[in-house]
Amino acid sequence: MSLKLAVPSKGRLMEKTFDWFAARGIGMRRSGSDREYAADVDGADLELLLLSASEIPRELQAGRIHLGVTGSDLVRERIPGWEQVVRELEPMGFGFADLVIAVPRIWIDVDTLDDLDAAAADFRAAHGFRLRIATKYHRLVREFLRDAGVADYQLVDSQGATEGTVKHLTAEAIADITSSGDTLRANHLKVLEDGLVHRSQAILFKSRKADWQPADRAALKNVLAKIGG
Ligand SMILES: Nc1ncnc2c1ncn2[C@@H]1O[C@H](COP(=O)(O)OP(=O)(O)OP(=O)(O)O)[C@@H](O)[C@H]1O
Ligand SMILES: O=P(O)(O)OC[C@H]1O[C@H](OP(=O)(O)OP(=O)(O)O)[C@H](O)[C@@H]1O
Repeated sequence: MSLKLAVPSKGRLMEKTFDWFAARGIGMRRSGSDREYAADVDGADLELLLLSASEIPRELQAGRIHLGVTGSDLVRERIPGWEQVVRELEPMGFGFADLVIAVPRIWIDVDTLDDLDAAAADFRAAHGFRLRIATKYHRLVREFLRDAGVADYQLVDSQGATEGTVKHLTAEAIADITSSGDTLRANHLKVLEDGLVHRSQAILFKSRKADWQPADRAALKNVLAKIGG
């Protein structure tokens, strides 16, 4: 067995990935103890690996896996020039989340990126340093704001609980994933009207960097026949 597929190792993404493949005749299940990251597969000639969703882009890039399921946000963020490195085989229709720019709700005159740009210039003049945007999506946010013409800001790194940084005075604005919007609301933040950076979902990716032996190509063909790709 040589065709390697990595899927998220826990939580809803793992469950929904298993369900998605099961509905297409490829059975996946965790094996071993509850805590062991091992999995079995039937219905396809695959070696299944359970990996952290955020590490799957790196493994695709290194060519250590042939296929991987992860969020489109993570691939775009973590692989420079991602289109040269991976190919999107199938959007899977779950794991939906929007990467957005949000500001304090009390900033009543800031509703758009243009407003943010103006507020950032005012902020710098008033405080002597650039308005801080907390995020873990540095690449995506920098590209988005560059294209939008917003320049007078700095990114501060936040690897979790990003919505809390405004309250804790370590940032003035944030860029993070939202799905229900509950976390933003609870932290008195609002999304800018044109502040959608990326609409993410789980995607089955193919590595262009992996070693594709004839047997791997044949195995992929069989998988694609089942999933209708
Ligand atoms: N409500 C949500 N909150 C966070 N991520 C979400 C949400 N909905 C979908 N996602 C997606 O799930 C993926 C992240 O999954 P997860 O948090 O399991 O990854 P991870 O960072 O690898 O976790 P860990 O490092 O703890 O194993 C991203 O692609 C993200 O867009
Ligand atoms: O719009 P909502 O439905 O409220 O979901 C969005 C929240 O969920 C995620 O956090 P998660 O709990 O995964 O932890 P994190 O802060 O470590 O990312 C994300 O970072 C947001 O904080």
